Amino acid sequence: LTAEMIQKGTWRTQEFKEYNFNALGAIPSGGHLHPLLKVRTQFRKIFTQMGFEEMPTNNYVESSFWNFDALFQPQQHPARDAHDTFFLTKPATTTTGVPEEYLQRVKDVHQNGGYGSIGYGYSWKLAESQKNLLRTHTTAVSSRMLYRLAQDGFKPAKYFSIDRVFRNEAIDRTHLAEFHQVEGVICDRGLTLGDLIGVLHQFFSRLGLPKLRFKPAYNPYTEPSMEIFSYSEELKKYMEVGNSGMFRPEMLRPMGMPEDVNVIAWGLSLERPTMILYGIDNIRDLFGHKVSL
Ligand SMILES: COC[C@@H]1[C@H](c2ccc(C#Cc3ccccc3)cc2)[C@@H]2CN(C(=O)Nc3ccc(OC4CC4)cc3)C[C@@H](O)[C@@H](O)CN12
Repeated sequence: LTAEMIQKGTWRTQEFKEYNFNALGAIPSGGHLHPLLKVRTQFRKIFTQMGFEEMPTNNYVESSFWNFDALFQPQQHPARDAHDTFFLTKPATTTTGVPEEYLQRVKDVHQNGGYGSIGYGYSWKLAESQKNLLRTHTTAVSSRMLYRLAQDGFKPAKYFSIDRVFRNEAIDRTHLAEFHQVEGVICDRGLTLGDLIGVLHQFFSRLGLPKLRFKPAYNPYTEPSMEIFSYSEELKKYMEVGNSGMFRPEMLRPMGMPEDVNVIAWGLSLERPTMILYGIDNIRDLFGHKVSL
């Protein structure tokens, strides 16, 4: 029986079988949790079990100050160019609401150094730090949290974040202009590189990656920095699983963090582990315009 039959009245001359009221309807296919969200839950469980508190990452828009300047990333650094970063046009700038004396210490450490650093020797511009952007890393949230910790009177803290970050970069099969960054941060007196290596072993072995190797690396905001590699049994080779380091004094001291307090941190993405754990080889099957979270 079709709508056309009813409209044209042709149903009058048709033969129909008895309606079977006991027939069962088609079973609707149930929904599925998105793989990224399932792996995010896995990471949340690991961090929570390790005593970490989740940071508030619900602001995709960030000021250049917290995304770069507070992290001692110089204003002429290539990562700050529009070809790497999405800057907003409306509103293009924000008055960051950062206390004047902190702004002055950041300006001073960029220009003249301090705390054992010679600085960058350029003329730091307030206007540059006030440009709005889509955060390029959740380390921008870590810097806000560490500033608040230093100002409220330091106490040991363990924070984590898992949220979207945006890079104005060429996209390909495994890279999009945005991805989810996973970051862990530990702040305490007298932390060393050994503590960082130890906590990375703890974290990655809970991901099923007990064999780690480290390679010296560079980040503007951490010294020393290490790339993290783990041996993959199925790929029979070491693969890069993240980056890490100790936040520099040029970042922590202007915040008001006590001399003997160190901060160790590490980062990885959510997409890469998800693609490996779920055997997805094209990131667009996972995340992007075709698939919405
Ligand atoms: C621009 O893209 C950067 C992204 C992303 C990344 C890299 C570094 C950080 C960082 C940091 C950081 C450093 C110091 C202090 C604070 C944060 C965050 C994300 C991944 C980091 N990577 C990455 O996630 N790889 C990875 C992680 C886990 C994993 O587990 C599976 C269960 C088996 C497998 C793979 C490494 C590469 O994928 C790399 O090519 C891509 N990287």
